[in-house]
Amino acid sequence: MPSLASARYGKDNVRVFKVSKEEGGRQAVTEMTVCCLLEGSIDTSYTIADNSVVVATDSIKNTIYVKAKEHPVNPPELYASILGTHFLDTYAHIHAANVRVVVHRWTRYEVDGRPHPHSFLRDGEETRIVSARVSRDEGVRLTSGIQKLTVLKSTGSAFHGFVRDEYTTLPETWDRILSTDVDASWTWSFPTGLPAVQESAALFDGAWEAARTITLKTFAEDNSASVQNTMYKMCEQILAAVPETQSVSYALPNKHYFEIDLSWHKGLKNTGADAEVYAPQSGPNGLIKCEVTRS
Ligand SMILES: O=c1[nH]c(=O)c2[nH]c(=O)[nH]c2[nH]1
Repeated sequence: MPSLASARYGKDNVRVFKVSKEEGGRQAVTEMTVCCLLEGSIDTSYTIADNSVVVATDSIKNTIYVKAKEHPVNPPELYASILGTHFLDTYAHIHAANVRVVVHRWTRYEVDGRPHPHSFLRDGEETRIVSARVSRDEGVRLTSGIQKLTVLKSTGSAFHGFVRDEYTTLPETWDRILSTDVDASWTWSFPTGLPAVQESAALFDGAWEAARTITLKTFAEDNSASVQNTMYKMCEQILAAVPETQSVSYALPNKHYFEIDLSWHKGLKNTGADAEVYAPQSGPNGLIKCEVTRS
């Protein structure tokens, strides 16, 4: 006898753009992509075609727009918590809302040396991510993060001392290129409900800023022994810098840049200390993950 083991539904890829008109004619903009999936006493919609328990995904999309108009969309942690809480407050049979907000970059740019009041540029594919699970059992549970922050260092990275056996072909290296697309996230220990999130709203931007700065500075300055060790150092520092975080995670692809032996052409030296021209690889790539929590 089959039974519905789990179910959630909603609207994904809802693109929202908000203009905030500030004093003196200055404007600020936020572009985000929102996903909102609901859980609750909705099994009968799957099992016996009972649509009376279904808040249409079209209505969920409309709610995303209305809440963006009625409330601040910054910080995204606050907006996601407000949106998720709305569904529990409004529909007694909905027990949890899972909201994911992806914030895209629009950075104000300068004209004639001055920040322009209403013009912005897309400086990279990096996104700021927030996941809020709002449930009757556990209140608001938040995860914040950074994704698609692509970085590269042309030296200051080594990898040696690893297992050598009959499967090993990789030479040890004391100087290599290191590149990755940073996927970093951190969970918050404090919130139990929307009021706690509202009280803490000022923390979220600071934490994002600290995580981003620590990631970039450590990536640049660490004399990296491995991706594993460098990412662990990043986690330690973020936990120290933001006491309200409970855990920090990274998932880092190791985007390989291979040396090319060009000695076949007139004895050209292009390996080891002479390496200048490399072949960027699109795959396969390493993928190194970790989560560091407070003990
Ligand atoms: O930093 C690294 N960690 C590894 O686990 C690994 N494995 C590998 O082939 N290269 C690297 N680099």
